[in-house]
Amino acid sequence: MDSFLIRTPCSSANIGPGFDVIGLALSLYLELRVTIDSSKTSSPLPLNCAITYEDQSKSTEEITRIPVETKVHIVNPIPLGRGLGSSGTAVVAGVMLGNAVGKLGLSKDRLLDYCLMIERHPDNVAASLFGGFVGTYLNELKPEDVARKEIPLSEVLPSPAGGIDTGFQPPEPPLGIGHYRKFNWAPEIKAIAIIPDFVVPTANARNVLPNEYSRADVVFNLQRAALLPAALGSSPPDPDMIFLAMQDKVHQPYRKTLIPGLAEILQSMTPATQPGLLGICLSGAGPTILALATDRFTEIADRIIARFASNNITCQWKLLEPAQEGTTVTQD
Ligand SMILES: Nc1ncnc2c1ncn2[C@@H]1O[C@H](COP(=O)(O)OP(=O)(O)O)[C@@H](O)[C@H]1O
Ligand SMILES: N[C@@H](CCOP(=O)(O)O)C(=O)O
Repeated sequence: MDSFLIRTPCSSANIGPGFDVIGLALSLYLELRVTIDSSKTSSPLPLNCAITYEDQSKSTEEITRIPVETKVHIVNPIPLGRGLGSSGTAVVAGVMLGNAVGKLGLSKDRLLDYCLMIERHPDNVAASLFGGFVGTYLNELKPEDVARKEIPLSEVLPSPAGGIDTGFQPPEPPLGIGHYRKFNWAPEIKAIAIIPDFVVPTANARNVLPNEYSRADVVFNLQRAALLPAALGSSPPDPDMIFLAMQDKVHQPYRKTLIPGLAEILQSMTPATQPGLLGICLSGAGPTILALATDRFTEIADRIIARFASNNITCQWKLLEPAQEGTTVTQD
């Protein structure tokens, strides 16, 4: 009997100006406890498809058998559709599961490409996969990859492009689509997640964004995004610099239509008016609010919860820390 645990942290993407670029893995974990009865591994794969994989020398081999007695017990404390990256976390954990059960031996760098076939932006999946505070980017696809019909170029694959009985073969992603770089994180900085009791599907929160931006708004965000890694990586933290570096004009102003009270919440608190606070932003696509702080966590959370309450919205809140390790697979 082989037994192992896959543990994937949730994420808070964007951190203000870093739309689709910056992500932070946080200490709330999706856990997959996997048990494989190796004595029953000889049955054919029950899917009408073959999985191909690359080994270190880039050769490919067909896998036609997987262990039939594979049990996966899932524990998921990450709230769905709240901007804490539940979908990205599930994608990362699923890809890690396939890699482990199929003994594919793919590196995390290559697994990021697979994650990007489903979650098209790299900020949340890279954070959940690699851990910590990350900056990410995508290579532009080659024309031949853009032309590949089986690669979902929509925002999120709307439904499985096939199914168990359709002969669907999972597409093999182009090599090296997504990349990341880890930034320092000042140890004094904690993350308060204020999680409203309603769902904003990420796809909806992307649909409200404009297709074009003014030069002034783009420059505004670039200036702050360039400052953000230094601001959050410097110890002791400088509240004024962090607050400024977390301002955004690319996604938050448009998402206020989906999140009652968002504009007031983001404007109502500053380091000058709220001791302990460093900065405040929408977590991912929302509706969760992420407040970064060094202390007075309950006071900060209570003020934001009171703002939501005036719009008849209840919330829960959690004090989280960066999850530096990212996804781990350990023997159980
Ligand atoms: N552990 C999970 N297992 C299966 N599906 C999940 C899981 N976590 C999230 N999802 C899917 O992802 C959706 C939420 O994704 P999304 O709208 O991107 O919000 P977010 O990623 O911010 O939580 C859920 O409605 C569900 O369909
Ligand atoms: N950059 C994306 C991040 C979405 O994150 P999620 O946690 O809401 O899935 C966006 O802002 O749309």
